[in-house]
Amino acid sequence: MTHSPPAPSQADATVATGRIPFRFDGAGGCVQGLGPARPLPRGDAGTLAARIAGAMAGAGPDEIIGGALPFHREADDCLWQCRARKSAHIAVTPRPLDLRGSSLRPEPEAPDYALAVARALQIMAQEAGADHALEKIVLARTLLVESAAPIAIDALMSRLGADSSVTAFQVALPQLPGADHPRTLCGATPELLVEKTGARVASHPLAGSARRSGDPRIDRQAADGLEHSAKDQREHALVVEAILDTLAPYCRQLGCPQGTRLTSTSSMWHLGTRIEGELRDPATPSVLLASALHPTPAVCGVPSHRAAGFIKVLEPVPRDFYAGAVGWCDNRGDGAWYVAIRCAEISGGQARLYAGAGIVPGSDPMAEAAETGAKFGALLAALGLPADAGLAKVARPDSRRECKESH
Ligand SMILES: C=C(O[C@H]1C=CC=C(C(=O)O)[C@@H]1O)C(=O)O
Repeated sequence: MTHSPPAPSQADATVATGRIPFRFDGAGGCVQGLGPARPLPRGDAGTLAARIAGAMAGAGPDEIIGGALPFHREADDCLWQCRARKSAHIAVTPRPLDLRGSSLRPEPEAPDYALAVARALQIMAQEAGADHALEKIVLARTLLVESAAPIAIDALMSRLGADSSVTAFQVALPQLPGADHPRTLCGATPELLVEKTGARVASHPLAGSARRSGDPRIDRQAADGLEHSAKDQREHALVVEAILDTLAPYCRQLGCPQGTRLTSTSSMWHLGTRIEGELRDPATPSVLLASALHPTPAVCGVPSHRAAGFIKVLEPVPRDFYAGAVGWCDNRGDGAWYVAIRCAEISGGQARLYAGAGIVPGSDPMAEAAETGAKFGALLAALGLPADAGLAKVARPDSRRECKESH
């Protein structure tokens, strides 16, 4: 089940007129790239610092760099340079979008995902106590939605932005060879990878999840259960430790003033820890801090390089930009980068939704399949599909069905 990322097409070197190169809209404000945008030369994480230095040296005063870093550090990123508009959060009325009637296919099926989780747990058990033993891995699955009509990105963004606890984002991606439609990564991420303003740096990692309920009593039970779950607290602590270890050399001061707390989106509870620090060098570009941190154990695992290797083997669908980082960086190095989760890659009438779950000893494979099903909810609802369509597949693993339910 090994695979390599798709090759970019030469024809796609610039964002076609009329496309938004990148846009991030959350409670903290809205940043939108204004096309036409210049693409940064594409490359992997090892060449990023040199490419960023070159781009910043040639930048106009009001230009910023924005876009997406892929999940695998050896894959090519997708960054654009252009003028941008920064504003307060833009509250827009959600526009209609209704994809009922489209087909929906889990890849892999939930039971196959659960088998991959069981395999990961077996590896952890065999290696326990050894040097570089696998302690945590985040495994993902996808849902492929196919509709006859192209998916309207602006309508989708208006719906994703309705949840004030997330940052709605879109990034124009390179078109795949032979593809008829442009590709866009769209999502509603609740997770801040790193934000840098002057010397101040912050991160807000999330790990440990429970599905929310419309019934307040069940919702409270889910939150309490998560807060007191030793497995979820362990899963979460590994992320916080990794981020503190990575940021420490960059900082003269660093800490978690509020400790670990429950946090929520409209569909999920999470454990979250806000990390705050003061940089030694306030000119450090935010995109390089994001690259240094990425991938955290919230999307990859511990040890990181081993987890990334197992992800290539255990997941049948390449992650590409899912679980990478999306964000922007201005000419002072200030900017914000988010973990690219609760997202989908959209091309024409096709949307590939991704969701992952952190696996540690003690994880239950079918519960993790259900957790990923719940994490599809925000994107499914924004697409005008039943929010629980990903969960139905956990209980009823038939390969393909029509989504005609009302909701
Ligand atoms: C990898 C995802 O979520 C991460 C972020 C929050 C909670 C997570 C968890 O509990 O497993 C994941 O680490 C995803 O949504 O695809």
